[in-house]
Amino acid sequence: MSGSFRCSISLSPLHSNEFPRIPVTKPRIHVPVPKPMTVALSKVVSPLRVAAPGVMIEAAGLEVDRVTEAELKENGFRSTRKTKIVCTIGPRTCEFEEIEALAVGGMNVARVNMCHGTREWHRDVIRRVRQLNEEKGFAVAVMMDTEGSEIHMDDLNDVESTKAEDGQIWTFTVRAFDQPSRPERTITVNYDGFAEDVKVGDELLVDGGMVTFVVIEKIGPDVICRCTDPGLLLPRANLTFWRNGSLVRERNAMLPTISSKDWLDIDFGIEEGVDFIAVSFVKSAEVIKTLKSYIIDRSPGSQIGIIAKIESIDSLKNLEEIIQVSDGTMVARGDLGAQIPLEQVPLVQHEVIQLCRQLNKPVIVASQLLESMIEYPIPTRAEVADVSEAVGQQADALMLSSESAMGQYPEKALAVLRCVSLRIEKCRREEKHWDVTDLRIVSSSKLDEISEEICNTTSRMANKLKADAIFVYTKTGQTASLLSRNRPDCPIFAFAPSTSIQRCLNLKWGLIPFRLDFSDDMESNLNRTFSLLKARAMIKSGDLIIVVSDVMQSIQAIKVP
Ligand SMILES: Nc1ncnc2c1ncn2[C@@H]1O[C@H](COP(=O)(O)OP(=O)(O)O)[C@@H](O)[C@H]1O
Ligand SMILES: C=C(OP(=O)(O)O)C(=O)O
Ligand SMILES: [K+]
Ligand SMILES: [Mg+2]
Repeated sequence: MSGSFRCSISLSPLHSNEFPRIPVTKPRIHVPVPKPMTVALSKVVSPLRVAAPGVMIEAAGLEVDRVTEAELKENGFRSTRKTKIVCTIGPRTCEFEEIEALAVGGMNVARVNMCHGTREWHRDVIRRVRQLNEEKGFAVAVMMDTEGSEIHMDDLNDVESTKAEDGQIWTFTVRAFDQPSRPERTITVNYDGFAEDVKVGDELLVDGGMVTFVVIEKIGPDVICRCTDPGLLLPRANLTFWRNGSLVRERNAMLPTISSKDWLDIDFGIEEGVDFIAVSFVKSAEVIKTLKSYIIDRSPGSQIGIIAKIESIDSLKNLEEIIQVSDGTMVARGDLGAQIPLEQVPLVQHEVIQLCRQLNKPVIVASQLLESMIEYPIPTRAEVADVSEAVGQQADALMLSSESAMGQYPEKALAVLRCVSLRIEKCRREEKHWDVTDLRIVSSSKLDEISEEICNTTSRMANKLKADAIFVYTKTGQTASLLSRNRPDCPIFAFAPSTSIQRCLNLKWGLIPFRLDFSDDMESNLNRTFSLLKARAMIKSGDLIIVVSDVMQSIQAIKVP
């Protein structure tokens, strides 16, 4: 567990003058944030570069995300960032140059949320990410997040927001209206059965309590409510009913996790070749299994990873089975906080992170990490502490939602995540939290168990010998994942034969994924990798490398010749 951090959270003052000072009118702290990746991409010179600047070098046979390469050179091997970053792409960041700015700032995964926007809009975004990868040498993975079928408000007929005042009477209804005929203070709800379980006296929470109403009357399809906590109603905000302090969820429990619209979105995602599908409001392991076999049928050999979003109260009962069958998990604190008491959210976060580590699955911590940065150029102290906690817990990845989708400072928010990650990771290394905790055995065969033990030993060896890097040659990504799970001090260079595995590995803690064709002859693989990496100034003679592969069950400790 993160324990206490003795180091102070002082961020590098290096670039402080490049960031705005606290405006006197806003009671915010000034956290100096380093400027976005200072290494200009054009300066990432490789002697092997054969293509025009800005183009990934394929002739060399070794492909790595150019920003990772730059970070590696700038921060040094051991201090390179281990925590990955997912950015939600929205109206503020959907143009090619805006996505590029996020990629330059260290985005590892771009997320599109099918709750919002049209399929055409998402298609354009996904294609821009792909184009960026191809033309400019990034390895940004794409995650498609399903809408799910929980109860939410409609899109307010394109109004940005609407204010509910204390004591006002509002109607929530399943009737749909065209804009001109929409009665005042009337909200359309997406699900026909939503009113069935509601009783007079129930509380209606919008977005987990941003606005609260009490039900005063039910008339056919209309639920009439009085506002008790005023606030802004935002498009597609989720709705939950509470009675005597408990969630009313009979109806929700009957809604399918994957709606018919979600299935169409999933088909779209498969067609567009997304790397991950994040499934909203997962309740049990069954739905993940069903989706996985559906994808295998639709697209045999597909590498699409399924991420289970932990955000429904029902998922908590089945946590271990859900994590076990998924390819990763997201602690989706936004909706989770609307379904369980807020004070339990950090406990669930901690539990999910621990379980994912035990079960060898990547975990993303999501929602409200830097919420104030939607409006302000600097985070609050509490937000910095929250990010530090997630990094200290060694989550694989952190996620930006509104901060990058529609906030005013997406690149600065990204810079804060990067900078806090680096600082807290350094702390943990200095504190020597070497993992003596017994990780469970996750392998199902003796052969796999041997690989697993090799990975555990490799990580221990790398820490003890203060190795500069671990190299892993991995055909499926499994061995790389088992190494990442150990959270070693040095980076793990993972060489994989396909760009899709390379992108999938980009979500995992401490992995630096390369695309490389390799053979079963480890000696020739190594010689080739050493010369390619040396030529790009990514390693030098004398560096200590611990090498493993899923081809050969051995560990080698090698000084780079
Ligand atoms: N494709 C999109 N089109 C329009 N707005 C979007 C889009 N994606 C995200 N947004 C905006 O960014 C906000 C944050 O995104 P996200 O966290 O993914 O959604 P939500 O707030 O619904 O959980 C959304 O509430 C919405 O206002
Ligand atoms: C990440 C989440 O899901 P979404 O943004 O899709 O609601 C969340 O609820 O925290
Ligand atoms: K969603
Ligand atoms: Mg959610």
